[in-house]
Amino acid sequence: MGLEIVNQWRGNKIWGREKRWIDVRDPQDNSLIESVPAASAEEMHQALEEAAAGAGIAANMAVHERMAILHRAADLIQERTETFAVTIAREGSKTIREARKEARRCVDTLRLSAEEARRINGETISFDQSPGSENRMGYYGRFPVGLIGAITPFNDPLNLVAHKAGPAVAAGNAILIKPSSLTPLSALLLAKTLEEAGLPSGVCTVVTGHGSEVGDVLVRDPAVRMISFTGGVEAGEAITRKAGLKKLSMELGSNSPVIVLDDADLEEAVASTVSGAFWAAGQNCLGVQRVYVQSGLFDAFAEAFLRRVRTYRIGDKLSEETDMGPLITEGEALRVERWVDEALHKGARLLAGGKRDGAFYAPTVLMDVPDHCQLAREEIFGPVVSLYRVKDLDEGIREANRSPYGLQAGIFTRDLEKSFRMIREARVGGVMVNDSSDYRIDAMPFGGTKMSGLGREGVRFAIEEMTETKVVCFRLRRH
Ligand SMILES: NC(=O)c1ccc[n+]([C@@H]2O[C@H](COP(=O)([O-])OP(=O)(O)OC[C@H]3O[C@@H](n4cnc5c(N)ncnc54)[C@H](O)[C@@H]3O)[C@@H](O)[C@H]2O)c1
Ligand SMILES: O=C[C@H](O)CS(=O)(=O)O
Repeated sequence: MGLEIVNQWRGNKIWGREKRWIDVRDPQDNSLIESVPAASAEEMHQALEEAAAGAGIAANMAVHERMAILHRAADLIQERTETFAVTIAREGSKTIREARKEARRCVDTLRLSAEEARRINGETISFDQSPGSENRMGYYGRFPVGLIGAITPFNDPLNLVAHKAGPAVAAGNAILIKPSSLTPLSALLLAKTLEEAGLPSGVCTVVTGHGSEVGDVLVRDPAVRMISFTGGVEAGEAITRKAGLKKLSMELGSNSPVIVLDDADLEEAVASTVSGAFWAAGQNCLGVQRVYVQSGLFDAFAEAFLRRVRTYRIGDKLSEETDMGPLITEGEALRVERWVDEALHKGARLLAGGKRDGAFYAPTVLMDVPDHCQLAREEIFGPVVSLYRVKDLDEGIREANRSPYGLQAGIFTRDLEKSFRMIREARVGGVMVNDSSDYRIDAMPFGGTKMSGLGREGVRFAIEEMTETKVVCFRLRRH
């Protein structure tokens, strides 16, 4: 896919002046894929004006029209899975196999959005609950908020955009999307496909540009009634401060924990935590970053874990053989290297990896990571996992909760009572029992506590956030 997507695409308003462009480069060799407009603040204002008009169009679309467009777009993406997968893989860090899975999930997300469009209902209300109100009846319903501003991250450049565009369209909203300037092509392709599926111009607009510049305009504009942000905590907090009185959906970071108890299925726990740690080179908000293994199983777990990590093939993202690609930039790989070096300098032990080659960073396993280093406190967002030995579930839960984040957690055990203790006591948005923290389906409620965010995505739950409740009461005339 070349420049043609940028030049030929009119319907969804690709905004940008002739001379300002953002080069989209393949992180594994820094080759130029194509350039997209770097919209100015003024161009974002223009786009917002048109998108505000699109909100009126969207609100008047019948449910069956929204459903048909979403299903048609899902059909088109399904037919073009390889095109979408190659786009995801080339502009981002995913291997082609990981990218195909994301493209297939995007199809599911759009189909779920189509189905949920018919379920945006309310309830009748018995107003005659007090004397004098016998002649009243009514109901409440859910109505579109209007224009939604969406800002999305680099790591799932297609499906996380679909998790905003799909529910927004299903609920009768217009949406203006500012994708990551590192991976904007998948968002452009998605919006183009929605237009090809029949979505009227102005209902889904993509504006490419730098977050701190055009994102600011988007966040502050009073015509935007909701900000749906997915990204890091720092940007999320900045947006929250600037947004003013708007609905906010914040899907932020985490440093997800998994607890493995003595009675766990060892092979299952190892396979799941290795995959959860190194999927997308660890650039996954749900990625397994901390594994707390009960002491009776620790040595066997660590040995099996390292044996599996050593089988990982790092290399060309587009090769079917590759298990893990690069980080999104060499700068990110250098940051990960610095964090690992800090931990080692402060007493951590290196069990595997710890080597960087350009934007590639080997799958890395540490233990004895001290509390007073960034790797222990922050979100690494890279292929680094820390193993910890714990005495029992009490210590595991205590340590898992000792984080400013709370997105999802995992626990491996055969003991139902211990599973329910984890479910009750883990301060997260989701607990995966006998699965790692990174398990997600697109229909489930998704979001975090503490610094991991506000609100929930997952199609039906995003629609709840993207609609307002309106109550109607009829005062019946006496005859
Ligand atoms: N919870 C989730 O669902 C989820 C999913 C994916 C990624 N993430 C998080 O996203 C982060 C990685 O993605 P990233 O590096 O693209 O995040 P990021 O915060 O650097 O950027 C995310 C988006 O925000 C924009 N942006 C940055 N600063 C902004 C500002 N001041 N105002 C407006 N927009 C701004 C960027 O241009 C980009 O489009 C990680 O922290 C990861 O955990 C969370
Ligand atoms: O990076 C965070 C994503 O939301 C996780 S998933 O790809 O949606 O499972």
